[in-house]
Amino acid sequence: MADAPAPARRIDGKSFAERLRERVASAAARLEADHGVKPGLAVVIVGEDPASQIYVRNKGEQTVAAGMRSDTHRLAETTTQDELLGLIARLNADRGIHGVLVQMPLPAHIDSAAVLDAIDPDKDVDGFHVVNAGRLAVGLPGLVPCTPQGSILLLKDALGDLSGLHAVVVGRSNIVGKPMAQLLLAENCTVTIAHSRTRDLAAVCRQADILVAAVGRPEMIRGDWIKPGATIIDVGINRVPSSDPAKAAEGRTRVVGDVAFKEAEAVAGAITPVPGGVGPMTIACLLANTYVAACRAAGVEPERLD
Ligand SMILES: NC(=O)C1=CN([C@@H]2O[C@H](COP(=O)(O)OP(=O)(O)OC[C@H]3O[C@@H](n4cnc5c(N)ncnc54)[C@H](OP(=O)(O)O)[C@@H]3O)[C@@H](O)[C@H]2O)C=CC1
Ligand SMILES: Nc1nc(=O)c2c([nH]1)NC[C@@H]1CN(c3ccc(C(=O)N[C@@H](CCC(=O)O)C(=O)O)cc3)C=[N+]21
Ligand SMILES: [Mg+2]
Repeated sequence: MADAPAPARRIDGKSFAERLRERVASAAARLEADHGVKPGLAVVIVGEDPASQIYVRNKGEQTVAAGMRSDTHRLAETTTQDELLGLIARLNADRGIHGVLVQMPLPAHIDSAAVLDAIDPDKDVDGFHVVNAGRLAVGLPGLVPCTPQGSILLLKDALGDLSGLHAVVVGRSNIVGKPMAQLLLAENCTVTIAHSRTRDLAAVCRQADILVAAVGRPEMIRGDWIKPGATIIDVGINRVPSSDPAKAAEGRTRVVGDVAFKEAEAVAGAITPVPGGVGPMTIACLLANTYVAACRAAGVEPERLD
């Protein structure tokens, strides 16, 4: 009888992100020592969403640990769009701030597109501004969205050259799916973008050498949707009730991805876990973008971080 294939290798985003943050920290220290510039990141959060509060706290702590300035602006849920635009204008004009991030989602009474449009594209460390989306699409240097950038770093570390591989991206949001597809294309992958209207999603996924799940539906992608040996990047961050019914009854939760991990692990060649996969890379790439933005503002060539 044939042996069952070995389980997939786990791609350790947490430790990769730690090493990337260390490289950012030493590059930032040299920028400050040689040019007197300390990179500064401003994070703006409107309202009290508990998950957002956790990410914002992690970002603030890791920014300071990388030797950068971190300013967090916590605004009330009732903040008006004009008040928020006023703060962005002040941050755009602040020479000590090189990166501005407005945590999404924003309350319903605020027009997110107008807010993103107001951020100086050269301080847009999320890479969400239309100018940065356009630069990415035409291959000009800009600021690249953090989650897709972190996912590419993990893929290149796992696979080396991505040329010619068939990548399937499930999800077409402006902040994850679309920029992920652009970056894979720039790495010479053959790219398929799938979404909620895709017919026979399982069959499309089965073609993937690289499968990127950015859907926001807990464990939607099953083991039998995966080509044996494929590399899986699970971007999903979904909070679900604890698997222990007693704890679930107390309202305890756990975080799962968009991929059914145990099933996928038995088929894939390599896979990112959730947590400990793409999430930590997002924050590390945010710090890298802040460093790059500070270098450009100072007219200094950024050091390579890879
Ligand atoms: N790890 C990290 O750092 C980050 C993680 N995330 C996580 O990534 C996930 C995706 O985020 P985001 O891109 O912002 O989400 P969005 O909700 O903006 O987009 C989800 C995409 O998935 C598609 N989709 C929804 N349901 C299905 C379905 N049944 N079959 C196929 N496609 C479907 C949607 O299609 P359509 O366009 O047709 O509606 C849409 O394109 C979330 O879990 C989020 O929490 C997000 C940012 C950072
Ligand atoms: N303007 C803006 N930019 C963002 O980049 C942005 C945003 N808004 N809104 C929310 C999403 C989500 N996001 C995450 C960042 C880090 C982790 C992360 O570090 N996750 C850890 C811990 C997960 C946990 O236990 O909660 C992990 O996956 O291991 C997750 C998710 C950034 N986002
Ligand atoms: Mg991002």
